[in-house]
Amino acid sequence: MRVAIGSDHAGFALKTSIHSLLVDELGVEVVDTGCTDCQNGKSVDYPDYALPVARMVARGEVDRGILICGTGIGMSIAANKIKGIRAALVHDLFTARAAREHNDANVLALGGRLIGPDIAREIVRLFITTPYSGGRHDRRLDKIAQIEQSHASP
Ligand SMILES: O=C(CO)[C@H](O)[C@H](O)[C@H](O)COP(=O)(O)O
Repeated sequence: MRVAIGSDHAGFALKTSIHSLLVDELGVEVVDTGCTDCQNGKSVDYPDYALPVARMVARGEVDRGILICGTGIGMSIAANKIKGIRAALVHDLFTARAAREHNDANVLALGGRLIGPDIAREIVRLFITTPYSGGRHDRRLDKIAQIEQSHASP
């Protein structure tokens, strides 16, 4: 599996922690799109990091994406602007599992200022390993895809 990860300054420390989990424990190939120069607190803008990850997922260049900002809110809003992206903002294990089983979420958004590294790693583990359940959920995802097609403009 290939996973793209990105963060702003508020998510940089958690991105570093998650990177090692993905590579060393889960055997995932990671594409880190930055930020790379914000370890000393340099302030950057989260949409600049959401876009490349969301594009890579939408184009099928990676299987999933993980985005981290202070709350995860800005990253999830920005990623969900890209057609085909189902970004889920997750803070706990229940929604991590549901995001995959029910929503087939292809991008995970985390809040680096809200959750600690231990729970974040468990969330990421579930996001990577939990399959989509299909069945009745297909109907709902089809309807989301129809919204994308027919309501591109308000
Ligand atoms: O949480 C965020 C947006 O939803 C982002 O992480 C931003 O980092 C946050 O808004 C930045 O705040 P800062 O005071 O500029 O560090």
